[in-house]
Amino acid sequence: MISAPEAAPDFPVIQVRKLAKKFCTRLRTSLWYGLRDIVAEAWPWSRPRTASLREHEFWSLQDVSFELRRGEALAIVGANGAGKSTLLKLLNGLIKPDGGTIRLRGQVGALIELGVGLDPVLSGRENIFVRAALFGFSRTQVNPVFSQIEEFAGLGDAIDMPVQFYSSGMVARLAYAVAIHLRPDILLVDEVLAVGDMDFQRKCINHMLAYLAAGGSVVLVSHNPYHIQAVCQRGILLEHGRVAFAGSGLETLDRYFAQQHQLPATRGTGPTTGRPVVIEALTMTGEATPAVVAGGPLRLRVDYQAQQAYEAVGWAFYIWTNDGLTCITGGLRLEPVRLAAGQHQLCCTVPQLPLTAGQYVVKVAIFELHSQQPLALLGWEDAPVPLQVQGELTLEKSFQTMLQQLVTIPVKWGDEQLGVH
Ligand SMILES: Nc1ncnc2c1ncn2[C@@H]1O[C@H](COP(=O)(O)OP(=O)(O)OP(=O)(O)O)[C@@H](O)[C@H]1O
Repeated sequence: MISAPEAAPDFPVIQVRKLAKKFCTRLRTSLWYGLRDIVAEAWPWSRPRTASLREHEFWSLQDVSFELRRGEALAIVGANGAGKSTLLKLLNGLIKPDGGTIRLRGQVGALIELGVGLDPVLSGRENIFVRAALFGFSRTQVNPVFSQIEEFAGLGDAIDMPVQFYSSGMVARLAYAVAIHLRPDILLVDEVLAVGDMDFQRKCINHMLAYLAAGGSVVLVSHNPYHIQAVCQRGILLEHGRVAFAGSGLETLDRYFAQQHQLPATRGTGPTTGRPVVIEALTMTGEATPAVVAGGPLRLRVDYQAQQAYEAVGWAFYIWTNDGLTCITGGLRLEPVRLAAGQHQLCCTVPQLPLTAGQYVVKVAIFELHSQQPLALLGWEDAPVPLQVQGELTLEKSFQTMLQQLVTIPVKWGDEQLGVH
């Protein structure tokens, strides 16, 4: 790397105040408005163009404010079309705001639109020197770090091939490697990692963690909860161009998943209808505090309403990754339980929750033991319940996060028989 940004006093490197951007849905009208705006701007006494919408215009971003300091990473999450890329383009100066202000301190490295800033006719090698020159680095300055850039990109012989023949993953590799070696104080990353393979994604996440520790700042747009969880302490959720939530990275993910699953971001959910037994709520708490702590106890309580009694039921809970794609662990009770008619509860405790700090979701099933038929389900046909596991970010934990480890298994170190510790 040419050099990591120097750690500096604790002042915001990004200050965004009441940022607004509007777009036009019609290309011709948009060009016409653009022309009128340029002319209007030339007249010092003309009215500012920003306050209202003209025909066919809409707000892509409105009233967006936040700050970011050195060593901090901010996740920008939100549904498709929420305004995330627009925000990054405004931060990078690719487009002009229609309202509000942006103050940036330091050099910005941006990976926004794949391939932007790379010349397709030139080889990867030539592009590295051209990009570096644009950032004010001479050939002699780049030469000593060229091998690092080449190694990070991991393109092999393709480094001498024209960039137009690169796959999207190869373009991402080259763009990321060049951007991070040009000494940015602020790194803007928009979904670039999504096109990279797993090896590259892991490399980038590890790089971002080291870069943050060295005082750099990251703004990350991603739909990948693990990337956000691993890198971002802070987050904002955009909804129709407005900040719907701002908080820690995990809280923001919680809100985002709640929004995506359309359920309230609390522990509890609506009933499963159309079944003889209805799960009315699932509550999860630790013993000392309402928060569930990594390695600590987890108490689950299922409130159900049964139309009739059942003599032998089983029940199970399952903890999934927060994208709802992979089941991590759970508990299955196969000894018969009597389910009384009316409103009652099923409870259990996990004495030591083996999950690391992070965001998960929980699904529950109550089923008839004899027929194995489900009597009530929660989180399968409807939205699963979010579970936030908290934990101290000790050196060991942060290393675990870096590895994106989800589960901690109890280990007895050493071999007693051999007397090795
Ligand atoms: N140049 C443009 N002209 C007109 N509309 C635009 C332009 N760029 C973005 N938009 C619109 O602004 C809104 C926000 O788009 P943006 O690309 O910022 O969303 P996003 O949150 O990044 O979405 P995604 O998750 O799909 O990448 C969308 O309605 C989009 O159609």
